[in-house]
Amino acid sequence: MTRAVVVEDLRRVFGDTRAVDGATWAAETGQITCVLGPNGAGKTTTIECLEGLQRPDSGSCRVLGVDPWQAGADHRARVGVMLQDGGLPQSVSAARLLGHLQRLYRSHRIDELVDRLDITPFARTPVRRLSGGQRQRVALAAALLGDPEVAFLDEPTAGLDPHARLAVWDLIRERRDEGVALVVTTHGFDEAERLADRIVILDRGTVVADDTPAAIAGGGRLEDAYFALTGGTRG
Ligand SMILES: Nc1ncnc2c1ncn2[C@@H]1O[C@H](COP(=O)(O)OP(=O)(O)OP(=O)(O)O)[C@@H](O)[C@H]1O
Repeated sequence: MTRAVVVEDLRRVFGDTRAVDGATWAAETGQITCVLGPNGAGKTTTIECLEGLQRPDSGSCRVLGVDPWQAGADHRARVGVMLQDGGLPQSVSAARLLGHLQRLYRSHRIDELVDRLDITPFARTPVRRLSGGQRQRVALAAALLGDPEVAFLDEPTAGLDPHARLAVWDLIRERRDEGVALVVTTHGFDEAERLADRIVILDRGTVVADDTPAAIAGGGRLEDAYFALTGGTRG
């Protein structure tokens, strides 16, 4: 296995806020790495550095051996990105958007993705009129359409109904089995337990755990380990 994603002593500061404060972790090809952490822990900032959308203040990011901030179009075609708010153009329909990406990537996977994510019923509706869950499904299809070697999925099942969640989990696992490195941010313990080969837990910009789900849970529940590691109080 190779390290498709490497984060080394990464720092990103906004004024007085150390959003990412010296984090080091990696994600392997053919594995699902789930990144967990409380609101404001630095997950999205880290992922956006890895996507080349933000420039680290210090430390380094490497994706497929390349610095994402410097990367060109060739590199970007090898990386799938699903942003937290969907990041989709609002006035076009899913059919038009995915058709455009299909031509761009010369992809053969559009029918499979549309079918698996049950996009057909709303394929002709403008993105701005879609429900949150429908938009999530289109954003995931867009991220996976180009057959990426690495995919960054920021809360891919947030707001999805139970059927759609299962469909998304199956798709993510299949891509893993095809050798894709998937980095998935989530707030769901069940999601992390079911999906992750490896879990990275961030808290206040630093890595407080980086191991298999079983090792982090230590024979107990992942949820309990998470609360102990992130200093939260439980209701
Ligand atoms: N552009 C910015 N300007 C100022 N502060 C920012 C900016 N982006 C992020 N931050 C701050 O950095 C910290 C980390 O934010 P980030 O979005 O990375 O957290 P997160 O772990 O993704 O949280 P969530 O679970 O809520 O999505 C937060 O305190 C946030 O307010």
